[in-house]
Amino acid sequence: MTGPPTFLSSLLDRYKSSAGRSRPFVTLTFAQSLDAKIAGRGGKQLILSGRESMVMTHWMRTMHDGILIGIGTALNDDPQLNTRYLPPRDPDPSVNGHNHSYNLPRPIILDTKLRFDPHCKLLKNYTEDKGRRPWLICAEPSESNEKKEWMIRRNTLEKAGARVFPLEYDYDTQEYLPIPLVLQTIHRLGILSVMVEGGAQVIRSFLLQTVAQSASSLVDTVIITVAPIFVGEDGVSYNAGSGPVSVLQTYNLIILRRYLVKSSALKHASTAMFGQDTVVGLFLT
Ligand SMILES: NC(=O)C1=CN([C@@H]2O[C@H](COP(=O)(O)OP(=O)(O)OC[C@H]3O[C@@H](n4cnc5c(N)ncnc54)[C@H](O)[C@@H]3O)[C@@H](O)[C@H]2O)C=CC1
Ligand SMILES: Nc1nc(O)c(N)c(N[C@@H]2O[C@H](COP(=O)(O)O)[C@@H](O)[C@H]2O)n1
Repeated sequence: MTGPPTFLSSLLDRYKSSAGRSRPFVTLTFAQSLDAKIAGRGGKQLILSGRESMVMTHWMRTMHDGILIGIGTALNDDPQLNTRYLPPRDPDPSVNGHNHSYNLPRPIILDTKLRFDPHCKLLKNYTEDKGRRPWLICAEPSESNEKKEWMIRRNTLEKAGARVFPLEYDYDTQEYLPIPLVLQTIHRLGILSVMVEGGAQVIRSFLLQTVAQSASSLVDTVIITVAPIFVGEDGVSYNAGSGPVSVLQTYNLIILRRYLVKSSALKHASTAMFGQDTVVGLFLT
């Protein structure tokens, strides 16, 4: 295959005209088992996708300007978020301004408290010119004792190659960054399309935004790879709590399920088989 599968172009080609928008196009995507688990017991990383759907995911990566994950995934999986499963192609340095044959998405990490690992693969790949510089979206603490340590971590990470973007909002002890502000910020920085790859808490946050902002959802497309395996009840699910799920969040999740089912906000666009996996593409209206 020399280009993206038609399944993806039919879902994502509309992202090419982005005039007049104030946030990037957002594709929410992940791989799950038949029993809706995205990781194993205690968050153990699972390779759920078979080879064919993994290649499809790498095509999807090259079709976006940015790829966003939460710090939980960054620390747990130490991912590369690159396009290494795509077939070889002649490199054309003039296309991307660097020596890669395919467009590499910019890694963007939601890292509220700057816990990113300065020795991770994303930074190693960047320093070896095999990946784009990772961006860390975070909050700046207001307390002066916390600020000193935060500045040290920021310097360490910047020296290691990361770019740090503290969001301007009323940060107290809140762990979650406001998604609309994250999207506006990266859009201003030139990200016109972003693929959100997880993990559990980030997927949940983006889905919950569709309830909070029902009139104008913050997700455009949902692409879910379903692998023909059962993980079992001790696996990690995005619709239950692997993180600090408050009573309010649990309540919101119940509303979310009702909203998605009853309002038909999710419109089926297409389904395709990649190897043994079923990949479902949905639009959010
Ligand atoms: N099967 C799949 O496709 C994927 C599976 N995973 C799995 O997911 C697990 C990691 O998931 P989690 O622990 O839930 O971590 P996560 O990757 O969802 O990160 C959550 C953390 O991100 C930060 N954050 C900042 N703003 C946030 C916001 N608005 N909403 C949510 N988080 C925000 C917080 O510090 C929060 O604790 C791992 O086991 C990984 O293997 C991760 C990605 C894809
Ligand atoms: N599409 C897909 N299928 C799976 O089975 C997965 N476990 C994931 N996980 C996501 O991909 C990241 C790893 O990327 P690299 O292989 O290191 O490039 C992982 O962190 C998850 O975001 N995705």
